Amino acid sequence: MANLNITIPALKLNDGASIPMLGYGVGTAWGKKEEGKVDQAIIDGVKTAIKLGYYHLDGAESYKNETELGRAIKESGVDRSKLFVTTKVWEPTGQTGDIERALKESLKKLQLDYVDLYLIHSPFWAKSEQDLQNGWAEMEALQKAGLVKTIGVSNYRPQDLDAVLKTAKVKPAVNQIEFHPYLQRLELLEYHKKHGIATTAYGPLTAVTRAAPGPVDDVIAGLEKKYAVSAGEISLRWCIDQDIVPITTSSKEQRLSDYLRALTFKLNPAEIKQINEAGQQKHFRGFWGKKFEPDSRL
Ligand SMILES: NC(=O)C1=CN([C@@H]2O[C@H](COP(=O)(O)OP(=O)(O)OC[C@H]3O[C@@H](n4cnc5c(N)ncnc54)[C@H](OP(=O)(O)O)[C@@H]3O)[C@@H](O)[C@H]2O)C=CC1
Ligand SMILES: O=CCc1c[nH]c2ccccc12
Repeated sequence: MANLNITIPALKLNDGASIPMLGYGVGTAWGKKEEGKVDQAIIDGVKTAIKLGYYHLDGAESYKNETELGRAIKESGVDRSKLFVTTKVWEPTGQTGDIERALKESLKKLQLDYVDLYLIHSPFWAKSEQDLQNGWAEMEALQKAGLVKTIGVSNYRPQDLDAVLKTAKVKPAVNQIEFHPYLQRLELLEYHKKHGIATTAYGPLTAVTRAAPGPVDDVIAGLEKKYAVSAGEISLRWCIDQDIVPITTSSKEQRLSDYLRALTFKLNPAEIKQINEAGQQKHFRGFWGKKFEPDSRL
């Protein structure tokens, strides 16, 4: 197993905080159907990731494993201040106080007194623009109270962000979205850039895993050879070189260790363009498909 002893570089956010440029997700590999009993395999998996240097941990209320994430953090022995912990509120009802209650419950399970990043998991619970605006106002209050350092959203489209920005006192710092060569979100990325919103990317390996085979395969194979890394590492680097923070995961230590090689090389602009052009020949969305209809590319 590679022991690269790498410190993951960070991206500056619009509120002055810094987010590590590679995250470890506890949703897809480790999500549970019910909170139920504590699963030691999840605790061990997260501790392995932390041991390898993954200090950016991406959790959520809906993954039903914040207790395990919290125990892994505690047992890792890593100083809290060195970790970047994200969690997400699932579907608020629109009632004032809902998000605060969810956050307090999350903090209890995580055994933390703050999270670095708190996200609204999706816009799809909201019945109106006003719901989105009220939800965001609650997030602002939680930041002001010091319970969260940075506030953001996930799966928001330009129209959702428009609604939020109409009344926001604090702009979202982050929008966590599905992003990979077969879902490039050009309009949304332009919007993020214009408003100083950082993009974090879930599903970054999609083109070389769940959506393979496809038109990027040959380009990626050439780059694998050139940089002596795997297709996964090219996929992660393709995000990082566009200032997009990939959130990956694996239940396997070897893969997690290998992914760190994504921090040891850089793609040049022509190589990024080659992946972009090949990727645009196919469309694939792995998550939330129906919710994004009628325009799944948004
Ligand atoms: N905000 C949101 O709505 C969403 C957020 N997320 C967050 O993002 C995180 C990462 O998302 P995810 O889509 O899993 O990210 P990735 O695209 O990085 O995929 C990681 C998954 O791919 C598998 N994998 C890795 N290498 C290979 C390979 N060579 N062949 C086959 N399978 C492989 C891993 O399985 P293995 O364990 O076998 O290595 C793992 O399950 C989640 O855990 C969650 O925290 C995810 C989805 C939605
Ligand atoms: O965040 C990703 C999608 C998602 C929403 N809820 C769950 C629960 C368990 C795994 C993934 C997800």
